[in-house]
Amino acid sequence: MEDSAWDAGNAIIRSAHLERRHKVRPSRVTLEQAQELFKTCMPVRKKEEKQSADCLEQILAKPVYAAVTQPPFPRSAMDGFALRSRDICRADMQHPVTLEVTGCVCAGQKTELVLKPYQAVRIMTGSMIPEGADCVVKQEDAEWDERAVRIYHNAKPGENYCPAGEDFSAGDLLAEAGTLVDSYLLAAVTATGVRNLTVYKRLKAAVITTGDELQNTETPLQPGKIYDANGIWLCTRLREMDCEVVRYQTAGDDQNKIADEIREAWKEADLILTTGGVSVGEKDLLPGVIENLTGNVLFHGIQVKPGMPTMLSVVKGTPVLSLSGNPFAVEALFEVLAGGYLTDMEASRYLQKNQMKILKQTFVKTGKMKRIVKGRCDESGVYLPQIQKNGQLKNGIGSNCLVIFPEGERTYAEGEAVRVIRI
Ligand SMILES: Nc1nc2c(c(=O)[nH]1)N[C@H]1C(S)=C(S)[C@@H](COP(=O)(O)OP(=O)(O)OC[C@H]3O[C@@H](n4cnc5c(N)ncnc54)[C@H](O)[C@@H]3O)O[C@H]1N2
Ligand code: MOO
Repeated sequence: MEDSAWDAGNAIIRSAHLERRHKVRPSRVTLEQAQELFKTCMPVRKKEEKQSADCLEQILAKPVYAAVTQPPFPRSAMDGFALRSRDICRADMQHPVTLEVTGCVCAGQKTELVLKPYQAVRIMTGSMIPEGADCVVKQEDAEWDERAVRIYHNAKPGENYCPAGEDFSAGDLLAEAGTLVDSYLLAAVTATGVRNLTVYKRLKAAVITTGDELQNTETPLQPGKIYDANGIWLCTRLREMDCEVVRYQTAGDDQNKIADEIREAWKEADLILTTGGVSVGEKDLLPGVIENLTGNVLFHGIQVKPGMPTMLSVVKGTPVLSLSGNPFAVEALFEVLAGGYLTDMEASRYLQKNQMKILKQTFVKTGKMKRIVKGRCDESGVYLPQIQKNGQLKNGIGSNCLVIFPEGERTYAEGEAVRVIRI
């Protein structure tokens, strides 16, 4: 981690300790400071070179250049006859032109035939076009036997003729670093003869959900309990963002168990995510656990709703992002902190650009703090679910963006431009 981030983090912690001693509420960082601190404590992404088919869904760390020209030779787009267009320029249904057939070429064959005036070569789709021919007449416009062909169509130069390099030439840039490796990219790079790709190594993440109320779905719901929605969300969202989830555990409200889980996660994870237990209640154990593990707290508290009590620490060199328990606090803060970092290097699909969108309805923003809400946007603007509570999950179904409203209470009118982050 860079010194500046440590200094910034330590300054925040010092002031937080002072404030606590004087029984004043500790200062919270701004959302922008939290984003910066998160990025600086994350490891530099490592690269790996491996067989292209094994790189699916990873992100290119090096550009890919074509090794061979595609198609490598001029080829026919139709089954028919390769010929010289000037020989048949007056041909039509009433006045066919007869040419001598000098041979036949099928796909996969090399031909050394050279066409002379008023000659044609029988040719199949994908075959090498003989020298001298500048077009192919499809067989539906011809009548033929082994020695001669009657052409009923005045094909133009280049008709059904795919020149060498029509797709790409050796040395052409096929894909920039930052492109997501998908099946289309794999088809194109394989056609160039490229066998290996260099991609960013998948980041290894561990997820620890906390809270005695959590239960898995294997048993019927017990009184006072809820199912662990945050765990599945984090695990699947991490996978969507090209991370490997190396560990996922629920640790209850047991200080020792949470600490043990963090110790286990250290062994393999580049990033540890915890949920719940970061606020001020009796069972909000994460700050104490991190202190006992002698972790460095970079911030505890962000000037934003939801996710105000979010905490970031570094324990034995591994960043631990402790998200507050409310599902939407988990989702929103993960997206704006980790999501931005994880998708930074991916140029196309996840690009987390701030966009301005037109609000399609009135929104009454209460509270002084910056506010993040779920939304669904399209070309015309952004729509917001009617009810936005931090514990709600149903309104997340079908949402595709977050809308960030600045500090201050005010009513936003339909038609106003608002800041949107695509997710
Ligand atoms: N007296 C105060 N109380 C609270 C404050 C405060 O400033 N003073 N802050 C509130 C805010 S804001 C938030 S946010 C919450 C955050 O608390 P925690 O991060 O400690 O989270 P929990 O209390 O553990 O859980 C909050 C909520 O979310 C549910 N939850 C937790 N884990 C999961 C999960 N894995 N899946 C689904 N739902 C989960 C949990 O049951 C709670 O309902 O504190 C306020 N309190
Ligand atoms: O910060 Mo809490 O997530 O507002 O509800």
